[in-house]
Amino acid sequence: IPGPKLAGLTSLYEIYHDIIQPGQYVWKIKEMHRKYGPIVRVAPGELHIQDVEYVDEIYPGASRNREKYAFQLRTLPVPLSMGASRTHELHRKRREALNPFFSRRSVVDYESTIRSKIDQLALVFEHHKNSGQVINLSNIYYALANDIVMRYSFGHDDNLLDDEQKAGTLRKNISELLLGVKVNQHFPWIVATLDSLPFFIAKNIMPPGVLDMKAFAGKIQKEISKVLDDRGENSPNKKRSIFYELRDNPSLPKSEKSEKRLEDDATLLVMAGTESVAVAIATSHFYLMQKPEYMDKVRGEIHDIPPNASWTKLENLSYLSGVVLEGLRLSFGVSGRLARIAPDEILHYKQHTIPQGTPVSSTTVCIHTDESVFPDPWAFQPERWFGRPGTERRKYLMSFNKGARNCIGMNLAYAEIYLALAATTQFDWELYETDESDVRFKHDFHAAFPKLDTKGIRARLL
Ligand code: HEM
Repeated sequence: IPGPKLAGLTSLYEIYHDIIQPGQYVWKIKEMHRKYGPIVRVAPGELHIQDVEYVDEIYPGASRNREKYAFQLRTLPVPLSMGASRTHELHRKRREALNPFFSRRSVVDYESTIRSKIDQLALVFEHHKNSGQVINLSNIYYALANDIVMRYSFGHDDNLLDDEQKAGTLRKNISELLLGVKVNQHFPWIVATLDSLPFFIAKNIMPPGVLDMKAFAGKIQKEISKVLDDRGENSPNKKRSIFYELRDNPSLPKSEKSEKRLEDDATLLVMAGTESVAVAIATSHFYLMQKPEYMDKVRGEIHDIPPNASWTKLENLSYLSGVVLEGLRLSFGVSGRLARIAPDEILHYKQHTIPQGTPVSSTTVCIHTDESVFPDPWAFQPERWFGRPGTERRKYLMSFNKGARNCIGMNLAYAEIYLALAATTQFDWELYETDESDVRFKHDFHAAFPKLDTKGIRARLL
């Protein structure tokens, strides 16, 4: 398999491009594809394929066995969660238990709760309009998404939307945690060693992100113990919140309902359901402010339908849908390599035979910037999603990944993004000390980061 000799020999190559040059290996891989072709060896035991038509082979449906790659799982500090299940079978069992909560039907049923948070968001905007204060949209959308996923999971939220400053601190903490993801992937013993020290010593030398993760895990731990201790038949919101249902699910064995297992799933849900949703909304909103002609088009579409239209009605609006999809495409979702292993299948790519057990990955940046599918890929062009070509292009949107282990929260995320943008476009905005460099993907810390010294997307309401 082609590729630089050094990358095939030692992981130092990747370490250099991902740690010394922070989060730069995805770009290097893109360059390697230009030089060596669509399949390259990116690490001694791992291949990367840049071919939009091969994605479904790497990430097929549930009938074909795919495992996750232990090296990649180090990016998830929740080893007992569904997302971190290494084998196909274990993942299937866990996913089956959670799937019903995330169906399109379940999200539609949940829409009134999402809407109540969107109404609160509109009040926050009103408040800023009256005060003339600059608003940090990255923080506000973080708060919105966090409140919604907390309610979805536990039946209540922390009302972060009312505390922009706290939302900003939490967002910063999660970003700091992500900045350490690559170090943890290559040198897991560093965190393990720190973890083994008494806390009063470790807290002085732990990187801030790790301490914050501990605080966050402590909070989730409390939520789960509340669920496990609450045996009241009429617990409020019991029907709608996931962890009460999992606790009472008779088809799950006891080991699958242990406190630690539920904690890891809850941590994953809240983490996964916050930052990516917030970034997708903020990215679309940024481009709407930067290109007011699209803001006017979306406003016009919304003006022509009855007020407070539902998510499923909003999905029929062409410009709004184009804006949502472009925001997802250019925010790149999980930007790191999402490798899969076919443990009992030999894969074939062109003239190459890929032995069973080989991790093979793809990355959103390679697919979303492939000019054969997305011409002028860095331009925000909602029209590229229009008509038949737009419908065909949808299969190349990798934001939620593909196959049996794709994003379980996709429907919830779409509902949030559509409803939030429909509300946002009802206001008049002006960017404040923010330009494309505050949005554009520059560093991969498994999540896509723009320039490291960004202050977030800031704007004023007129
Ligand atoms: C725009 C928003 C979102 C994006 C771009 C996104 C992206 C992704 C991607 C790419 C994966 C697959 C990771 C892999 O292959 O290893 C994933 C998995 C997952 N996502 Fe999302 N996600 C979003 C929103 C959400 C929401 C709202 C939730 C929950 C409330 C959620 C929960 C999860 C979970 C639990 C998994 C693991 C699924 C499994 O292992 O079966 N995500 N997400």
